[in-house]
Amino acid sequence: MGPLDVWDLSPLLSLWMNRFYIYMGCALGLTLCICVQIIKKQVTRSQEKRVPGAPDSSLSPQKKQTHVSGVKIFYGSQTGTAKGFAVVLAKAVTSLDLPVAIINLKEYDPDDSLIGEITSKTVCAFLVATYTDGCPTESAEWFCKWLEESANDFRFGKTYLKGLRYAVFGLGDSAYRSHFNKVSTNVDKWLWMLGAQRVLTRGEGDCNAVQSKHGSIEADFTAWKTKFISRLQALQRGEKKACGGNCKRGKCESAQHGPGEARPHPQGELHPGDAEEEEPCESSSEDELGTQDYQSLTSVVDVEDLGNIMNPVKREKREKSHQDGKAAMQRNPEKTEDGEGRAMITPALREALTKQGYQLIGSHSGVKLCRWTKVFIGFIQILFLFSATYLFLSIYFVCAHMCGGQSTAYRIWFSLWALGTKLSFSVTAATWMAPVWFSAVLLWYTSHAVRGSR
Ligand SMILES: Cc1cc2nc3c(=O)[nH]c(=O)nc-3n(C[C@H](O)[C@H](O)[C@H](O)COP(=O)(O)O)c2cc1C
Repeated sequence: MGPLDVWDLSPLLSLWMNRFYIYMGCALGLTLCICVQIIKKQVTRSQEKRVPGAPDSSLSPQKKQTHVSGVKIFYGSQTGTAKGFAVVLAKAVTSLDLPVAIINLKEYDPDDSLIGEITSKTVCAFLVATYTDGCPTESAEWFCKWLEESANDFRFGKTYLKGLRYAVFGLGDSAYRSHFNKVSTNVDKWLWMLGAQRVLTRGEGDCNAVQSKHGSIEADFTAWKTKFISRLQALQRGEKKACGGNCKRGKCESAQHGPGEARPHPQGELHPGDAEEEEPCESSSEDELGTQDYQSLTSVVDVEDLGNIMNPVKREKREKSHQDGKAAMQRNPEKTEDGEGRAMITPALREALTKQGYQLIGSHSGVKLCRWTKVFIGFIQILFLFSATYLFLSIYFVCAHMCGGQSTAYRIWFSLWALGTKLSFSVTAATWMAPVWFSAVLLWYTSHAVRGSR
């Protein structure tokens, strides 16, 4: 009696006989699964672009006139003040019958989502605190890093965030003099540099009650909040400019202002107290630079002029990296004095990137694998595990056979080995379905390429 006689393999045999139908079914199932996934993703993405609960603009002609679909309040807080302000602001916004979302900057990926705020007609409010040396809170670190890099990266261009409406309120302490409210100043500046539209002049909250414009940081915030709400109402009515649209080169020429009043500089160089002097003024880099300057910035550049344009940029970058180097030297003298290159990934950035799901490679690069690639790698790993097991089984079987072993263990191993052989044949046969697999993979890849190309 042969070892195979012990086992009833008829169900497996019938499976083998009908293998082509099985392959066909599997391939069809997989293709359908991928299609459903793609459709689901598209639907979710289009829903994400709308603020939750926002009216569907396609429903009626009246709703098509929606100027503000909702408000997103982003906060970067360490001890909770900014978060508390976000809740208060959200309550005030709700009274305007507008959907509102409060978002911790820690949980927000600007790379994926910020551009979506433009199409969704959202107004974004940023409430950000400043900490030691003018640094952002840990939760806002990645957001600020991304914003700074994008604003200074010529590939993003001056219109990357064109149409994004935003307002910034900063939390700080004027006792920190030169670093007072630095984060809010920078966030305001970087958003502006990327072409976003400032709907209200930046507000500054000062913990230093003596210096605070309204007597306390809470009062500073309340004053800014009142302006923000009335600006929102105006935006809801479809009013584009609060100051009659005469803003040019950072100076508002409307009748409300006398000449010589302090204005927000495009670079955001406001001095403590300046911000609150402003009337709400909608502006973007395009507005403030003036059409001609703006066109010269964005239009096609003669290759010969490119050097002239890039030289100051390069010089600025060199100076910046020189300053950064100096700062690093102060922070970590042993390292730089040794002549060792400054690490491009700081510990904080490393942590932020790891949290974002990046795998860091070496000192200055990282990758983020998409879910499907991870699934694919997992699949390959399982396949490898099976192959290795099968190989060991084969070795064992050959050895046992050579030793003439006919024990129960031998018979079990033999059956497993025989099953493995059948399976491996099945896998080979499955490749006959290559065209179907290929189209499924192509479908998957195209959907990813579309997602990636924005
Ligand atoms: C250790 C420490 C450092 C700070 N550094 C600055 C600073 O450099 N510039 C500034 O404007 N405010 C600074 N502040 C003030 C905070 O920004 C202010 O307290 C703010 O309200 C904190 O907001 P939060 O509670 O949302 O974190 C600092 C506060 C602390 C406790």
